[in-house]
Amino acid sequence: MFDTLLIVGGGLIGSSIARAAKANGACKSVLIADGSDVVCAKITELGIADTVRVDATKLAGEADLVILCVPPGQMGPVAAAIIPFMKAGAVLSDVGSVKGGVIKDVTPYMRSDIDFVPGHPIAGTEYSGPEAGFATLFKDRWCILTPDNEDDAAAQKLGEFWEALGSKVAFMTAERHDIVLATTSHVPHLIAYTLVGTAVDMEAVTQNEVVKFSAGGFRDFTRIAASDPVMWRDVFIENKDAVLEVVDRFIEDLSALKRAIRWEDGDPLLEHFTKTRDIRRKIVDAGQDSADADFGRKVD
Ligand SMILES: NC(=O)c1ccc[n+]([C@@H]2O[C@H](COP(=O)([O-])OP(=O)(O)OC[C@H]3O[C@@H](n4cnc5c(N)ncnc54)[C@H](O)[C@@H]3O)[C@@H](O)[C@H]2O)c1
Ligand SMILES: O=C(O)C(=O)C[C@]1(C(=O)O)C=C[C@@H](O)C=C1
Repeated sequence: MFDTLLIVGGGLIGSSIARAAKANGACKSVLIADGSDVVCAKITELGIADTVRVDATKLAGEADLVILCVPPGQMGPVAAAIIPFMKAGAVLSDVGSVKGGVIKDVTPYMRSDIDFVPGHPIAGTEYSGPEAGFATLFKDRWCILTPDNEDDAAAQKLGEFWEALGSKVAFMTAERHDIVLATTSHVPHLIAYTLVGTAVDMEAVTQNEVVKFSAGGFRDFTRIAASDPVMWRDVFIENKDAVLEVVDRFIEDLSALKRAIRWEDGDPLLEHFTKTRDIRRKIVDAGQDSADADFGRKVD
């Protein structure tokens, strides 16, 4: 498939790709570059890469596949730095949670003898850094690829790489990806960040009481709201248009529920909650989640 893989950014996602690629024999050697020497030292200690360096430009020329696993706002600057050093015929990809913004940031630096196939594994946790990664993170999870042309050899080859890591692969346009993920991932994170902030700020409830009496539902929100601040700042800014569109609809729907509660109008509430329970059941039936809170979590 790809002989040499270079991962730039060896945190949760980058280190998980390294582990999964090695565990599944998806490439012959794995190189990791990370801008932080502390992260590089940790990756070396964990023994998950054949070569580890701070400077990605020193490794870029050796790789057949380069995957950018840095925060969304760093994709452009990292692409600008490494593309001039990449091998002709190599494939460049990324794992950014936003596609349109990342493509816009990377495209100005592209070369005609390199293929850019943007990607996004729909798998992750609220933890960051190389210690948080694990080899089975992508197993049975979707990986969405948004190339210009899904029939291109590079796009097909990258799809096979993700399948070797255990993922199911889907192709779509970047625009479609961004509105879908705004709905299923970005706005849910925004709501969690808002709700946890509101609970902590509530005058009548001290922070200790929030922690002490936290119910299961609220605890689920705190897990999401513990996600990496840098990554999520970048996600909201890079996917601004789609996020704002979904937020507008959310506010309308929230207002409708608020009105039903104010007027003690039970029917629309019942109808709404029945509809949302059906969606949860469909997700569980499709094997995308389970009642087990540890489903898809780190086990190694
Ligand atoms: N966390 C998730 O659940 C998740 C899921 C799917 C995709 N993603 C995407 O994956 C990417 C990485 O997220 P993560 O959760 O692995 O983050 P992370 O914080 O765990 O890792 C990012 C790593 O990139 C390094 N880095 C930052 N800027 C750099 C630069 N300019 N040059 C070199 N290294 C640099 C950091 O030192 C860090 O080790 C993001 O683009 C994110 O949108 C995240
Ligand atoms: O499971 C989680 O903790 C996640 O937030 C993972 C999650 C998601 O929203 O599902 C977060 C961001 C990604 O880009 C992909 C996956």
